[in-house]
Formats: sequence, structure tokens, C-alpha cells
Amino acid sequence: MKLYTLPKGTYTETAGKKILKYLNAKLCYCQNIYEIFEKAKDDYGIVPIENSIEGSVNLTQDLLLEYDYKIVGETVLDIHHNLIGHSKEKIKIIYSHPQALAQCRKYIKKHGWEVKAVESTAKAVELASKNEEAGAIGSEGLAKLHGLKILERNIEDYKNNKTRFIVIGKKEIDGNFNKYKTSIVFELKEDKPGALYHILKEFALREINLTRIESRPSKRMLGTYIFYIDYEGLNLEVLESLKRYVSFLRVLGSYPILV
Ligand SMILES: O=C(O)C(=O)Cc1ccccc1
Repeated sequence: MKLYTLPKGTYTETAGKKILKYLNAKLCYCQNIYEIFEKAKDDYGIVPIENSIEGSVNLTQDLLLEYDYKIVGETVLDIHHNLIGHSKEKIKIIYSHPQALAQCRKYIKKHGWEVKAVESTAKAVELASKNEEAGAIGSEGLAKLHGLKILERNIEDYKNNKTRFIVIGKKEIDGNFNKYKTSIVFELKEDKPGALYHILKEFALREINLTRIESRPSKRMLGTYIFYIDYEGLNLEVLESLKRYVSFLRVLGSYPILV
């Protein structure tokens, strides 16, 4: 069994290692989130889906709809970003994953550096290792891997910076877990006052706690949206009561919270 993740030293690799205690799998490395979705097939993949500063990883949200994986688990990591490079005084450009750049936006602006988004923090540190005027944002492990200095620690703009990672796959993870979640995506049948209220009411009536609700463009027309809802527990009966209000509804998964 394989668990596809981002390169060695990335936060996604760390999340992958964390869930190996629940999944007897071998870590396999991909260059980007796309490649994880491409390669996971009948194995598993782990990808970032949401951050406490920057919000959703839109690419992950969109790929969940394009591929037929289920979300089979989630885990949350504390994320501490470091400025990595040769010499802080020589830096003119900063490389990192878009999520990391966004989580350190104020820090970067304060220094007036040019910014370039790349597909992972690993790629960022690799580029910085070849250019004395470049810095990267990444983990302590990446600095060690590339023989670079940690020029400044904990440069994220806000404390308590956490990222939620999901495990994608076709088969559930065996085991008995304390907490479960269900994630769905749907589109409203009608755009009229109260349309979303009717959806939320069904959860409220059953005292089901929502942990996230988010709209994403339908990509068909400006102002038309699909909605993602995460809720606590495994109740699928509630979804029957939503059918009259939606033009489509897909269960992305009911899955354990892996601590
Ligand atoms: O590039 C990485 O290290 C990743 O794992 C993506 C990422 C970047 C920033 C926060 C969480 C995940």
C-alpha cells in the first residue's frame, strides 16, 4: 500500500508520517498536489485542504470534485514557517508554496522582497540553495536537507497556525476512532431567498454541528456557486432531506479525525 505525499521535508510529508500509525503504507513522493491526485488511484494520498490563516486550498477543493476519491481521514498539524537561505541581508526574492507565502504575507511585505510561488516548500528551498539572493519559506527539516541556514523562525503572521490535511483514497481506513466527520458538496436547485436556510435548517433540526461551510464558484457563470459543508459525525440520513433543495449533492466522505 502506498501513501502519496509532497516531497521530503514538506509539511504534507510530516502529515503523511503522522498518519502512518493508522495506515500500513509506504510514503511515495510527488512534486505537487495534482500529481498526488493523479497517482493515488487505488492507494492513498494526503493533501492540505485548509489553513487557519489563509483558508481553503482551492486546488484541493476543486480536484476533490474532478476525481472520484473519498476523503477517508483527516489530520491537523501546527505549522511553523522559517525563513531559509544563505544571508538575510542578501535576499531579494522569496520562494514558497502559495499557502506558505499567504501565511507570511505581512512578514514578506515588511521586508519588501519579491515573491515567487512554487509547487512546494521543498521546491522553494531547492531554488534558494542555488541563489544567494533568494530565500525560501519552509520547515526546519528542509533547511537541514539542503544545508541552508534558518535565518528566522516562526515568521507566520498569526500564532496558532494550523493546517488541516485530508487523506484521499478508495478504501476506508480500518479502525475504531473517537471522532468522525462528513464532508459534502452540493449546488442549490433554486437561487431564491431562504434557499440555503432550508439546507441549514435540516442540520439544525437534527442538532448536527457544522464545522465548515464554504461557497466556491460553479465555474459556469459569475455569481453561481457550489457549497461545501463539513459536519460532525456520520449522519447520512440528513442528506435525504436535502435532496429536494439541491440540483446535485455528493458525499466527499465520512471519515475519522486522526490525531
Ligand atoms: O509545500 C509544502 O510544504 C506543503 O506541504 C504545502 C503546504 C504549505 C504550507 C502549509 C501547509 C501545506
